[in-house]
Amino acid sequence: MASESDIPILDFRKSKGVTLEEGSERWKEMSLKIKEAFESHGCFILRCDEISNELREELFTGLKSLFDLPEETKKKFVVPKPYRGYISKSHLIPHSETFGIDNSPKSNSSLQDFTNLMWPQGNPSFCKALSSMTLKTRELSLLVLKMVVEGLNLPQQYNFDVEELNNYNDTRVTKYQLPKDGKDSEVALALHTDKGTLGFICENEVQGLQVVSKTGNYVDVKVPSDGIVVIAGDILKAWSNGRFRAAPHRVVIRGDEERFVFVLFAVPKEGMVIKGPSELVDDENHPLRYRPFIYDEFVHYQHSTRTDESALEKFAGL
Ligand SMILES: O=C(O)CCC(=O)C(=O)O
Ligand SMILES: [Fe+2]
Repeated sequence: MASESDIPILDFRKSKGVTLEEGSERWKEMSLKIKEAFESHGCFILRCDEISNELREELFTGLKSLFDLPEETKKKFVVPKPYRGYISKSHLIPHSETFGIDNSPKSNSSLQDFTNLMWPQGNPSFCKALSSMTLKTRELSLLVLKMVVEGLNLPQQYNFDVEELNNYNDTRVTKYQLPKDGKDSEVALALHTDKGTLGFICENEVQGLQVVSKTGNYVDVKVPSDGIVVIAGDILKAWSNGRFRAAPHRVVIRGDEERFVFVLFAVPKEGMVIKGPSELVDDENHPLRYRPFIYDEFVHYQHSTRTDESALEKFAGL
């Protein structure tokens, strides 16, 4: 029997004969599984062919050399937005260094600008790997969101809504330090929920992600080498009128191998009012949980008040 510590693994691999043509029976079955995973766990593990071993290798080789660059070079990457740019040794993330890169909706030019800033002589293979990861996860994100519409049995018109929820994407790359002072393990990223719509986490086979189950237990997420973790954020939770969980998660580092991750956050269109489908609201079982709100105002609230626990409930809860 499946227990709450079994994070569902959903297999999208064409190489294993999985075909997910929009509207087909298999598409509908998978959509239901995604819905159930977001309801019970707020996350799932996705296996797919799109992110090949070669691509992962190029990406993680590039990431290692990125974080090996001199501190003065890394510090050149400044972005005047919350949680973006190069962040290192901050009180929020004392055990990791991270780059938060903003991508404009329709181009990958900011990834190119980022690579050129870090390597003025260029680093085309890294730029290609980073762009390819971003593009592929962004496509997977739209696919997952369309399946959410199907899984929740909503009219097709909501496909426009989810496109807006997936309008913009932020790429984050992080290197976690090894536990210090002889400790066996260390919390390297504190417990939080992601503030956007969806997060796609791709790691270099060094495990460390933990999610909090419905009953409040920490569960280690064991990711297969070709797996990506898909986590619902606060926006998807609000849009689904609280039917989905935004899985609280943290990172615990153990052992002697460094963890590198690539994360793509899908975030709503600027100025989008987050107001879920009326079909998901009924007075008896599912009363309206959140007032309509603007995503950017939520992020601003969260960042300026440094509220993490229950930020969504405090900001928009009814
Ligand atoms: O390293 C990970 O697995 C998680 C990263 C994460 O949760 C984040 O960047 O928001
Ligand atoms: Fe996160």
